[in-house]
Amino acid sequence: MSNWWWLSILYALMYIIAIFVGQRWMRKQNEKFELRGALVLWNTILTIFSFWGACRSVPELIYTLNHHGFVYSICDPSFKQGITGLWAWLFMISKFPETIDTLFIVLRRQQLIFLHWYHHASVLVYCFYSYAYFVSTGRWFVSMNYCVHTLMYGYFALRAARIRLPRFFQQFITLLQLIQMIIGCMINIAAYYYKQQGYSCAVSYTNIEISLAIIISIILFIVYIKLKYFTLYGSIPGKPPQFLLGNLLQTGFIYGKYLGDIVREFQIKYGDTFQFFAGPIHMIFVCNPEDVQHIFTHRHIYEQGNLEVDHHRILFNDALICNIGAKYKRHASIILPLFRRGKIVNNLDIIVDCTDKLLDQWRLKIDMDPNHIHLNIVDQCQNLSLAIFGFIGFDYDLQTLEEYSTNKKNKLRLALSDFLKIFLFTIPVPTFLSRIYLKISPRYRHAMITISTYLNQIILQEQRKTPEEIDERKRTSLIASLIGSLQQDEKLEAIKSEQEKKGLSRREVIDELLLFLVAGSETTGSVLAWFIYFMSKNPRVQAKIKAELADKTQNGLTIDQIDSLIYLDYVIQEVLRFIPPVVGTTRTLTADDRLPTSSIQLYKGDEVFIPLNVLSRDKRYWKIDPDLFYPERFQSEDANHHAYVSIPFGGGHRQCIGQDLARFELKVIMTRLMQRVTFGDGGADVNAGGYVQKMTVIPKHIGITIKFD
Ligand code: HEM
Repeated sequence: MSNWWWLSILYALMYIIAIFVGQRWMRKQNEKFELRGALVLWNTILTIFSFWGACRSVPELIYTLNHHGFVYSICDPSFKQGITGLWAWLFMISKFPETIDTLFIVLRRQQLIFLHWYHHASVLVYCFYSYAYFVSTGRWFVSMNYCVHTLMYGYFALRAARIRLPRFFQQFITLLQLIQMIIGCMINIAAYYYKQQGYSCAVSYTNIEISLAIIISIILFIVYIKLKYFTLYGSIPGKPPQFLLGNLLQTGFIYGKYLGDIVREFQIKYGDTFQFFAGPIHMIFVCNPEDVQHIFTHRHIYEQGNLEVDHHRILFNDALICNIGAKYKRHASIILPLFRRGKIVNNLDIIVDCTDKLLDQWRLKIDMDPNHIHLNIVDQCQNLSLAIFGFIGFDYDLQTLEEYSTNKKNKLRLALSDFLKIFLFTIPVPTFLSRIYLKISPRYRHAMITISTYLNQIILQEQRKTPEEIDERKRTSLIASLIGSLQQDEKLEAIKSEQEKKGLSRREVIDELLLFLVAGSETTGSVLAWFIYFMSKNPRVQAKIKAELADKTQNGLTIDQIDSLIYLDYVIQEVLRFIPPVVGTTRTLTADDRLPTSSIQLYKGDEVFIPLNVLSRDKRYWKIDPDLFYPERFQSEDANHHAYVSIPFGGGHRQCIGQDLARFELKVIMTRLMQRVTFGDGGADVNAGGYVQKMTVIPKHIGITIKFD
């Protein structure tokens, strides 16, 4: 026996691999297996087996305690003989079939927690190892485990048979399992002590150490993680979270379900304020506009969310979005002035030129195939928005629009796309793990090298200009302003207090540029893609935009003409209301506070999440059905809607700094597109809408026709 106990390690490894393979396979299946009858049967068999085992081993333990005492019970391996020996052997062997309950979990597509398989695998190996050396403490472990398993499998069998038992029964079994582990620890400590005292105890130090390590790790793991991260806080309603995954698996978020739908389901079930666990991240969702207004207008209590700060910091440590207090003010004083509308409107020609370039590419395609269905609209919109941002923000040609004609993916776009995927992945993961992941991920490293190369070229191009030129352009150009703000002596600035610091370090400038690349292009590109989608589905709206354009923009395109397009403003407002590209934003409390409308008490350090997409579709706050795409609502019944139900750019002191730029850019692009083309529905198969949750929300299926007018 002692020769082959290690085979259990092999089995444990195969068991773990089989779980992951099985789960993958099940995800591809259309249906899960019900297996209720088999589950009842299986648990009943294990209950009977455990009960029988308990009947055979517990009397021996009691007899030993009565006749030989406690020390003998843990130090003498005599229980390996006779009938108790057989049941000790069966106990070890039963660790194989016990793993079958994992099979049920996988086949029934139930949630499988780490602790479940960790416990099965570690206990299996430990039991084989202990049996091989027939350790004397086994007498206690075998007896206790048979007893607890009798109750546990009995409970599982009844539950599988849909026989309801009081909730405390489940808690009672959990408690018994914990007690069993605590007694297990005490037995080991006692065995260790008696060995030290010179008793001949048939258990090795190694065995005691392994056993203690397993038991303590399980206990600590359960208690600490569960209490700290995965328990509903206070009296705020919410779905009890699962271990490690919080509400992510239960709600289908992990499988790509749109967060907007999940939040709406929670709102119906739990009301306007509820808890949500994005993995270990605990948040309080606030869906009442009065409460949201309170949050956004009390900046001394509600500061930039820790979620934004911590997770963005992993990617761009020094950028504006991650800063609060004096550092935020230093960055904001340099950056914010450049995003005011007065500075932005100078870029009209750039936006028109880039849009025309895209239109030319579409024309070439249509010349070859007039009925061509365009399936890569999202990519094209992102490319257009990135190209425009390159010129406006950096005076740099990022050449993303060339992708279409050269048929080669733009390197920067690819790198940004990887970068964003990794960013999304890290959101529900604890920051220290995310950092480790980024350190070892070749994909991330590769993306960062490409992006940094671009950013350094952008900086270099700007630095080639004379100081006079940079000085001259500082008031109108974002990149010139950033370069102009570069600290002359970084080392000197680094030792100053934050209040005394002036300008930005090179690292800070690079992080800001990266933030702008991400925040400035993906968002606008998504809105544009949604606009095209809605136009393809609403010929009436499209015709009305065109009529307004024909009326107001006959001679070229000027700022005044753009400003006079009122109906187009409603359309943009409606696109942003119907599907705000950023699903929500967060704030962290710097002091205790009570929400005025829901009367929910919040505490310092709580993280609130404001779901922008839920507010803008809440039927209570709109007179015309909010699930209807209807731009005219802003001119009629819904003209006086609550100010905080449609806030696609967030609110308060940390609202989006790029909103004027985004609105202007979108309006000019849409004007130009509507002056030249009509979008048509490519058919139900390809133009079915739906949502993909990336950093922004983009249309899942978009397939349109384009006709030049
Ligand atoms: C349609 C396009 C856009 C949408 C829907 C959008 C939406 C948002 C939202 C919801 C926030 C969070 C606000 C809050 O917490 O209250 C935000 C923040 C931010 N956005 Fe935008 N955004 C857009 C375009 C842009 C553009 C073009 C830029 C330009 C670079 C930009 C830069 C930023 C920055 C830097 C922040 C962080 C502000 C801070 O932390 O103080 N965004 N955006």
